[in-house]
Amino acid sequence: MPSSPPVDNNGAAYFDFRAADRVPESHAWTALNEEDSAPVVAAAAAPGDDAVPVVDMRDGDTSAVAVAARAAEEWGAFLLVGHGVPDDVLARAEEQAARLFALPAAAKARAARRPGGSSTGYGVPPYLLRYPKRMWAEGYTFPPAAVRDEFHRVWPDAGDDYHRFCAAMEEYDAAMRALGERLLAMFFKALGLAGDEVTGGETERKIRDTLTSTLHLNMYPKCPDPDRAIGLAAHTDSGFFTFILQSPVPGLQLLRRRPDRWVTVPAGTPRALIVVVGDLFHVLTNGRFHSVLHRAVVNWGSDRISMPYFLGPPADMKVAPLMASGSPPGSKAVYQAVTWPEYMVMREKLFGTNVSALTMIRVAKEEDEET
Ligand SMILES: C=C1C[C@]23C[C@@]1(O)CC[C@H]2[C@@]12CCC[C@@](C)(C(=O)O1)[C@H]2[C@@H]3C(=O)O
Ligand SMILES: O=C(O)CCC(=O)C(=O)O
Ligand SMILES: [Fe+2]
Repeated sequence: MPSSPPVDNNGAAYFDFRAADRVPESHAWTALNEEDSAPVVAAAAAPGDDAVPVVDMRDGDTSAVAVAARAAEEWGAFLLVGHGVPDDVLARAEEQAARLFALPAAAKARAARRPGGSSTGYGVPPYLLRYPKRMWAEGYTFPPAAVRDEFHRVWPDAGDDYHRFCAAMEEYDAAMRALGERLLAMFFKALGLAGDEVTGGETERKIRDTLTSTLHLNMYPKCPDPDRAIGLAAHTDSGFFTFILQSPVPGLQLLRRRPDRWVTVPAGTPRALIVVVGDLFHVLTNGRFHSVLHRAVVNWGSDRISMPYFLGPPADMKVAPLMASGSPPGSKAVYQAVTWPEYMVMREKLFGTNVSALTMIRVAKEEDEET
C-alpha cells in the first residue's frame, strides 16, 4: 500500500476540485485501484443475475415484503420505487444540496468539521481519514434535527437561502423517517417478527420509536482522470439501513461475490431510492440480511450528488441478533451485542483494510460460511 500521509488531520482543509486540472498524488488511488481486480459490470449490460433488484412498494404488502427480503438477503441493497415520497420533496432537497456545494469555499469552510474528528460539518468524515489517500468528493454530515443550528455557520445572516435550505432538508428528513418506519415494518414482517406476536411487536416498536437519523450530503465533482481517483472507497454502512437519493449520474457500485464483481446501480429510474443494508441490521438479523460493500466512482463529464440518509439505533441501545420465531430450532446467535458507538470504535481500527469489523463481534459461524 502506498504510504503518503493524509492531506490534513481533521478533514477541514479545503481542496479546490474545480481548479484541479489533474489528480494530485494526495488523491491518486492508482495503486489501490489496481489491487482491486474485481471487474465492473455496466448497468445497461447487466444480465439477469446482475440486475439490481427493484422493490415496488405499490405491489401489495405480501409481494413487496418478499421481494425486499430476498434482495436484502442476496444483495444487501435494492432500488425502491413506489415509495410515495413526493417528487417535489426529493427535487427540492437535491436542488438545495447542489446550491450548498456551489457556495464559495469560504462559506463552506465556515462550517468545517471541528478538529479532533467531529462527526458533523463540512469535510471528510473522520473514518475516511484512515485511508492513505483522499477521495474525490466533498461532504457534509449533520443530524437533520439540528439543521438550523448547523447551517447558521454557513449562512450567519439566516436569510432566505438559509431558510430555503433548512426547509428542504426538514421535509426530506420527515419523508425519509416515515419511509424508514414503513420499511422497518416490512423487514420485521419478512423476518417473522412483526405484528401481534408479543415480543416481536415490542422490539419493532422500540426500534422504530428510537431510530436515529443522520444526513450526509456527497458531491463528487467531475474529475479530469476518473480512473486515478475514487469518490468514496469501498465500505459497508454501519447502521441499520440507508436510503440514498442519487442524481441521474451513475456512480454507486455494489460488490457481488463469487465471482467478485462491481455492479453499477442504474441511475436512470426517476425518483428511485437505493436502500443499503448496514452492519447493525446484519447483526440484528443474525446475518440473514447482508450488509453490502459499496463504493462510488467518479466520472469525467459531470458532477454527481448523492444524499444518503442513515438510520440506526440510539447510541445506548445494545444491538443483538433477534432470533425470529421461524429460526430453525437450535439456531445460535452469531454476533455478540454491541452499541453503535462501540461498533464504530472497533470498525475504525479496520477501516482501509479488507477485513469486515463484523468479524470482531462474531461468536459463531454464519450458516452460509464455507469454512
Ligand atoms: C451515521 C453515520 C454513518 C457514517 C458515519 C456517520 O456518523 C456519518 C457519516 C456516515 C459515513 C458517510 C460516508 C461513508 C461512511 C462509512 C463514513 O465514513 O461516514 C459512512 C458512515 C457509516 O455508515 O458508518
Ligand atoms: O454516493 C453514493 O451513491 C453512495 C454514498 C455512500 O455510500 C455513503 O455516503 O455511505
Ligand atoms: Fe455507504
